[in-house]
Amino acid sequence: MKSFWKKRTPDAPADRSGLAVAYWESHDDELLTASLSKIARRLPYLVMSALRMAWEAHRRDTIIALAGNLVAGVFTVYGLVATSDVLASLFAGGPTPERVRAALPSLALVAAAAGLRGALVTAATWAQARLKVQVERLAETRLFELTTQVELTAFDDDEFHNAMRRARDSGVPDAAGVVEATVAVIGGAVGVLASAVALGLMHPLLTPLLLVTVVPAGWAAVRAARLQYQAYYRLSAARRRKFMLSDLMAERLPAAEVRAFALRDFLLGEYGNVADLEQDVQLDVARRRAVTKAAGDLLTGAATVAVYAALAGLLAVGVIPLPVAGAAVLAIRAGQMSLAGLVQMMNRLYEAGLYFGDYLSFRALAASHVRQPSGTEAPEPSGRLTADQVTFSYPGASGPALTGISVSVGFGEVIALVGENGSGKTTLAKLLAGLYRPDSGTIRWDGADLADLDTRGLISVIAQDHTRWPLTLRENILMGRPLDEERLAAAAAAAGADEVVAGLAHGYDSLLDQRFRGGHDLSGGQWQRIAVARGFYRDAALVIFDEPTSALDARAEHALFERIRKHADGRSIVLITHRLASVRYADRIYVLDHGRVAQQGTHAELMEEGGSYADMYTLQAQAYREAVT
Ligand SMILES: Nc1ncnc2c1ncn2[C@@H]1O[C@H](COP(=O)(O)OP(=O)(O)OP(=O)(O)O)[C@@H](O)[C@H]1O
Repeated sequence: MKSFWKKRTPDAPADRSGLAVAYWESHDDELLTASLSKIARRLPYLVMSALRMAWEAHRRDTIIALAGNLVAGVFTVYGLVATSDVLASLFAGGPTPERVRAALPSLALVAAAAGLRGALVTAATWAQARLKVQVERLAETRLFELTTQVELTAFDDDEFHNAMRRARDSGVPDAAGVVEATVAVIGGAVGVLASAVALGLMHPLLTPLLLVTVVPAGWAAVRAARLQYQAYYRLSAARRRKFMLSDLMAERLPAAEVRAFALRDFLLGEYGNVADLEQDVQLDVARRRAVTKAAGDLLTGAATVAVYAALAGLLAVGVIPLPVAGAAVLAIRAGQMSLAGLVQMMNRLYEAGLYFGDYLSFRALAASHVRQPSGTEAPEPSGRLTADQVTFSYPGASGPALTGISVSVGFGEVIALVGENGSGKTTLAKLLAGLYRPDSGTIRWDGADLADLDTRGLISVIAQDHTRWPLTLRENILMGRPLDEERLAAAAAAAGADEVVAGLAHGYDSLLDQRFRGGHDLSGGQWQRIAVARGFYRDAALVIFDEPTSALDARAEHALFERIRKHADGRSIVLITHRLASVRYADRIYVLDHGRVAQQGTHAELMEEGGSYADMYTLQAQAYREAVT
């Protein structure tokens, strides 16, 4: 089998396909080369973070889980020492019935210790199970609290997506995993300590012998966990691409185009490439883990033989008496079992810690993308929203999408942004809405910097690529706002969505998702009417319409532009459209070209000035006249 582990660089061809390394094969090597000790040093921080989460999720369950395991360990020592007493009584001289009778009190203590230990372990296990569910929920909630707040630019960054995928898929479940493993490690460590203490009490030389058996198993477990994690880390981007391809092949929305464009073979081929890579890596890991485990088992076996040989030697030279040797064998067995459990749990802790580390890193990354609102309320809109010399580049883009843009919209005004595809209209609209922040220049609302204002509810955006929310029609318009029947009816009527409502058997209660029972789908234009109604329902001072009529029929388009023309009930409007006949009545028109304002003025001024606006307008008008005649 080919090894995936040799480093591939973007210039080196991938040996599997002969193609250059695809974007979904690339990865950040930093973590993969991090030393074991470096990762181990991070464990205490991870454990503390997980325990803090457990504490936050449910204090009582955290206490029961931790204390239950600790106290159970104490009873284990007690049981082992009492066992030694039982054996000492049984191996003592005298008639057998007397020896058995003498052993009975110690035997009763052994039984009591075992019973109490069992009860404690049961209580701790139950608490752990409850804790798992609660920690997982808390971890997920904290994650979504951040992902719904981060600046939009974060979603333009591939590393952000990789980190989010890792945090969501493995980080969240492993937050609970770290808590679980920490509790189990504490329990296991107490068990091992119990055996070590019991052995130490029998003879000081016996304790180091027990510890000799842990080293090989521990090494093998940690190495195996690291191999698995490295594979997982390397496959982050590939796995995202696989999810994306499986959605394309198995989801309803792209199903029609997959058939219409005969994309089946292409998609299956792409899927095969990613699946091949994933399979190669996973098979390679499976082989390496098996080899590691075999080596660990072999060394553990050798260490165990050495321990028993040493014990026999101590017995032979009379350093320890026979009853103590018998109890020591039991304690070593118990210790080894605890050790095996401890190693397994350390391994689990290490493994879960790696993924939980990703979760914490992602939270830190996401938090760094959260803009802290200053809490300053936006002033009553009496003045202007002004962009002054605004420049903006998307992350990783080769050049700016906007350069030195200055535009303004006054209260109750309608301004229009026009220009060719890719000229920067949508980008500018997103900056005006406060969704992106300019790299340089300022956007001010009545003189205050938009970046410092809490503009929630003041700006409404009807996006070009609006979301088709899988909710009821009413919820699609309200989007979390309190219900005001009158306003709902007015918004729906303004957008022509009332006709959509009237056409559905369940009206506003219709579920707009055909993947669920009783769900409906709408036409593109009907969806657009709902999106526009959503924009009208929010009583925002500034409404941005980004191509609101691209899917509307002629009558609906005319009606909407008429409403916008009447200044949409005193709101300020930023209108983006390619239908130039509809922007004739705008108070000001900005013509964008390659991210700059090429022209500005009223329709009449721009027509008189000549240039690209006049050319585009004339072209459209001419095409329409030709079509009519
Ligand atoms: N998320 C993004 N990341 C990187 N570049 C982007 C992103 N969105 C847009 N761009 C680029 O920014 C430039 C301006 O795009 P924008 O969407 O603002 O144009 P537009 O004028 O609205 O175009 P259209 O008329 O096609 O809607 C284009 O070159 C586009 O490729």
